[in-house]
Amino acid sequence: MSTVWRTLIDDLPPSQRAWLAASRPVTLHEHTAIVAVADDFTRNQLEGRLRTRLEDALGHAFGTQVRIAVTVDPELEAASPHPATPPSPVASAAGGRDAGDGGAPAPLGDELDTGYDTGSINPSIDLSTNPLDVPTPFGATAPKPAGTALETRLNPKYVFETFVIGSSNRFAHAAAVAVAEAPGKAYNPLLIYGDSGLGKTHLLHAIGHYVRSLFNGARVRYVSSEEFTNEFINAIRDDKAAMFQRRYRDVDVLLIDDIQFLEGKIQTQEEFFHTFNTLHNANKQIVITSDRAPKRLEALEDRLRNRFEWGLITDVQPPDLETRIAILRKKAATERMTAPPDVLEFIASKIQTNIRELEGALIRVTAFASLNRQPVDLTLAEIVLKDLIPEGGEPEISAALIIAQTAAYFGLSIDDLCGSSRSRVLVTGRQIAMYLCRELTDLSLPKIGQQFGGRDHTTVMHADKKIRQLLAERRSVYNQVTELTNRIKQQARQS
Ligand SMILES: Nc1ncnc2c1ncn2[C@@H]1O[C@H](COP(=O)(O)OP(=O)(O)OP(=O)(O)O)[C@@H](O)[C@H]1O
Repeated sequence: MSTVWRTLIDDLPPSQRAWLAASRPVTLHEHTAIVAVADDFTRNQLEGRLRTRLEDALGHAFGTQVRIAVTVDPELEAASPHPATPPSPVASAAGGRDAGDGGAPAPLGDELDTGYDTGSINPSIDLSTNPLDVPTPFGATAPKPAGTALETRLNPKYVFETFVIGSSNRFAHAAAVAVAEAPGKAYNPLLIYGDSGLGKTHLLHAIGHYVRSLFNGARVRYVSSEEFTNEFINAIRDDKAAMFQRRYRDVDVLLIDDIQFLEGKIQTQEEFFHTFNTLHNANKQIVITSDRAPKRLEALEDRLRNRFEWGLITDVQPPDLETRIAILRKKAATERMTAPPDVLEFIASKIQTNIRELEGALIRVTAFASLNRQPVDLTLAEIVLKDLIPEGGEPEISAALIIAQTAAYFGLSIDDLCGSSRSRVLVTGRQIAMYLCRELTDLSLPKIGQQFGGRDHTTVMHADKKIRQLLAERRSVYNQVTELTNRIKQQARQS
């Protein structure tokens, strides 16, 4: 019970975790878990807004319905860290739990001082001033943040709370938190680079969410470089350049993903150069991701690459085994997928580089179990992963191959699959092909959309989500996806 309770608390968002840091599970009797807390105030918190979440999580962990009964134990008082008001998100998000060493989170300044070559790093950020000149969220009458999550185009799942920290990403995470807490002040620009599927986009969105939670009214915009390019081309075509410029220059934080796509695009680079200068001159924060270090972005203009070096450059590396296990544990908890520790360890040991693939494997394993009404165990995981990871390494897979194989599998033409018809078979086939592109290639969402007749990246996101869900609900879809994956991999190995 103690271990389960600890894990459960660790999985809570930092603001809620602080309330329960000094709580103590007393016993689990029948379907009731008795938990001791330091005072009435904490008990009210636990019995109020935290109850459902905790009961659900306990139910999930023990595989049965569990109710929480709270008792007050004043002896816990001394250990209780909470003040009379809820903890500030400034302190709590910076203290995300570390999967790597499992120890207490280091303060932000320590995180930044980790022996890396930090160049112009300045870890002492003055948090007492408000860099955006907008009201703080802590006042009772704080106005609503500018723009909904939809307008800022942030994925609600990509927040700091769901990001697992390990030695492979500790520095990038700390830098991301630092710029979110002091936009335009800490490091400008911040550039995060690394291979596909290592959490760069996740960190970018997390910065956006955190800025919006700290500074009401902050204008945050996320865009992939491909979309930036397309919008720019359309704006020129439609004579709407001024509108385009306003959209990207009238912001407090610009988050721009996959900058490598600007390579070779001279006019868009020119436009981005001016956007960058305008924002930087006005002390507005720019955060950039790339699949390579800037000096390896050879087809990018020197003046842009130079500017990227004005701020802080940091990389993300493939996670070590411990971090991979922690990511799977967190994913299983948030998505309510039950999988015992040995299965999580097995998956983490088999998939070593790409976190997207790691998550994909967990989804397949739990879906297979749910369809067959079997428990998730090692034997089952071995069967599913054997299909997923063939002997002799991964072949290179292209979107064209996935589209061709999916079309043939469903007896459709490639034009049908990429066209606009919305008949049922077509929509499912198309969504499966998009899901497989996401899973089996390194292509970004907009790039996948392009392969399917120029669809928007949100359509691909929707397809990905839909198929993940159907995998666990419909055997036919699970079988189709598994069989198609095998065919595609076989074909790729032969070519
Ligand atoms: N440290 C982490 N903790 C939890 N989840 C993570 C972590 N790193 C990555 N992920 C998850 O892995 C998946 C892939 O991450 P993300 O899309 O951010 O990668 P990326 O580096 O931007 O890849 P690409 O360059 O292909 O876009 C996402 O679902 C993300 O939430």
